[in-house]
Amino acid sequence: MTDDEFSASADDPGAADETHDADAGEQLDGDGAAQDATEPQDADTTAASSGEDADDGAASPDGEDADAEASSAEPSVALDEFHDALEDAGRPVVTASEVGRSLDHSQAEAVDALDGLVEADDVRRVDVETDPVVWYPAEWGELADRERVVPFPKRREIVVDKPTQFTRAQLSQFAHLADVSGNEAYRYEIRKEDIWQAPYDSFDRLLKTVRQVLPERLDGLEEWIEDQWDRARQFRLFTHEDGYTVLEARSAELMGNVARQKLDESQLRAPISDTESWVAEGSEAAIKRRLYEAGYPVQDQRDLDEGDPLDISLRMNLRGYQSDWVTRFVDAGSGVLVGPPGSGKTVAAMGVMEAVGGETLILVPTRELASQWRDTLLAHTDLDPDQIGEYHGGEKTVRPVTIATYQTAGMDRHRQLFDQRRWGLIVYDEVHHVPADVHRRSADLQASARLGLSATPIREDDREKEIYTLIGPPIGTDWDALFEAGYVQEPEVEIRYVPWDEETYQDEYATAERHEKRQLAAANPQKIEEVREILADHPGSKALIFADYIDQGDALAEALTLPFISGEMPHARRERLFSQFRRDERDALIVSRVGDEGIDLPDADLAILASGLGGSRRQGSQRAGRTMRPSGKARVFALATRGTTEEEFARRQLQHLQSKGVRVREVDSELDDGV
Ligand SMILES: Nc1ncnc2c1ncn2[C@@H]1O[C@H](COP(=O)(O)OP(=O)(O)OP(=O)(O)O)[C@@H](O)[C@H]1O
Repeated sequence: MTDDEFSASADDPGAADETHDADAGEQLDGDGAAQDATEPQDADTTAASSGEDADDGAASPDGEDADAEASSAEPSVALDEFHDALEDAGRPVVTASEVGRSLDHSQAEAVDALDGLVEADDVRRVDVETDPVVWYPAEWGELADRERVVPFPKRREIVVDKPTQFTRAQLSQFAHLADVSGNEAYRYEIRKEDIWQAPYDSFDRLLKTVRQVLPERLDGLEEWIEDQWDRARQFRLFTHEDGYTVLEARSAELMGNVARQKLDESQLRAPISDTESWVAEGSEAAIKRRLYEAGYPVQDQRDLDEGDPLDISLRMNLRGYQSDWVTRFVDAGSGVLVGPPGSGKTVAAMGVMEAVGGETLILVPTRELASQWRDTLLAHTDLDPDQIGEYHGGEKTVRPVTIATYQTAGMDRHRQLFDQRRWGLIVYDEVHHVPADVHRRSADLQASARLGLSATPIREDDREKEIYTLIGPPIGTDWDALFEAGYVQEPEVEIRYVPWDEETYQDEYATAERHEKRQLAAANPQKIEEVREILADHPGSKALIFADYIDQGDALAEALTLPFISGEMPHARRERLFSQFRRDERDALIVSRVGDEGIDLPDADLAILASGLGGSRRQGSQRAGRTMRPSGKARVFALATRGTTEEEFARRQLQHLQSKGVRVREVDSELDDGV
């Protein structure tokens, strides 16, 4: 897919800014974005649009002739004039209104002229979805192999062409990937929440990363970032020496006009001073959530209950960045550890257990992961087996270290799990999966240190607020060390578009209901041949084939004579197949959703997502993550049936993966016989 296939919405950036400014008005105060030199000034935009008005209706004699002439003749802007416009803008990519301003054309004329240059194949355009199209010289698009960072400060967005994995990791510290067009232009947005949860212990360190990424100093943007950084430090909770919790505000106004307006007497017992209030016991989580919603995240600096002592020592040397994680966590008291799959979060969590030294409750999404944790704890710490309990459908033993599934922990009849022992530490593994009831129930355990583990940044809509208020912001990751240490391999991810097997399927798809469409597209039989082709192209690889629909999994299993591991398979047989896979007695398995959550298949270096693309975006990253073990170049193939909703799902889902530093390619199946 070339850039030009994108339907460009060549709306004028100025216009976009105007709408944006309207939004900005509703944004938090202090959000006014300084007028930015690199953005078309409103005045120009107005001029450009009035230019358009003049062309559209008024009988301005030269307007119509000029348009007619412009559209039929050679591009009315020569390539070197376009280069002049780039020089004026001081950037390798420009919007149509910038070209118009530089060459004294209206924005509409500039778009016509640029389209002419695109037809002459001298200029490329890239559409970053809701944003205006940006244009750049074709020879640059082909030749430049180094990344280009193009900030749009007024919109607080950054377009990066061909970003390196490290740049993407840096950007994920203070921005989030909004979309990707083609394989090249990544568009990042910087929201207030991104700054609130930027994992830095000082503003200067955050600013250092921002300045490392951006090609120039942008004062307006930096001021806005500093405003948001400060905003997340206006309130804090701390423990008074007499043992009760105090809410402190940076100023009397904030306490009076915000906290005492937003919170009621069941939360704030009584004022202590103009800037301090006595907090009602057990209302800390509610206060944090309420003030977060009001745009004021609260720093939780309360003393934590160590819980009953747990004597545990880790029999592994932590890597530098893991020790850094442990130190930062102990300083912060709680927080989320975000690191790529296979980067050593679980081992770091055992390091935290040793540092905290308190009885520990570990919450995980599946029973498999529970037994994984038990094996890992027994292998790498000095815990005795009878010090470790598991609490889920299979067994219910509570010990100084207890591993429970979210599902069981969320059940009313098992609520005693949380207060049966004085936990010093609660670990939420795959933290983005914390269900609301576990969240609510364990939110009252605010006195224990809380550690979230996640392989992907927490960006999903309201998950952010829940996890921020339950556990806290992400802990800083020393990305330099992580990448230098080479513990993160960048897998190649390829979306392979597969044609329909036969026209009959295509017709069936066309007339099917919506949910049936997804299943038909996912289970397109042509994919079986595609999987066979990919396996044949990678002899000797350890392969995981993910199939979400049982009958597709069965069809693949039959066609490829491979076992299909689904929820219906007994645990014992599942474990046996997994360990045969680990011992290299098997080099390929077909798995359904069970293979998603953290099942540690250390050396799978080939993943084929045969279906299930319609699932959550995060699922895609988990699946690809299964092959992101530090074991050479991992390959991931996502199969999507051409011309169906799967195409869209595939692209959106893998964008999520890109935000973790993975490059995605899009190709058509070689088997494509153009049904
Ligand atoms: N400090 C270390 N020394 C030796 N091996 C390590 C260390 N840290 C991690 N590993 C190994 O690297 C692999 C991945 O570690 P771990 O399971 O902690 O990663 P993870 O980030 O939790 O992975 P996932 O996100 O998939 O759960 C494991 O085999 C683990 O034993």
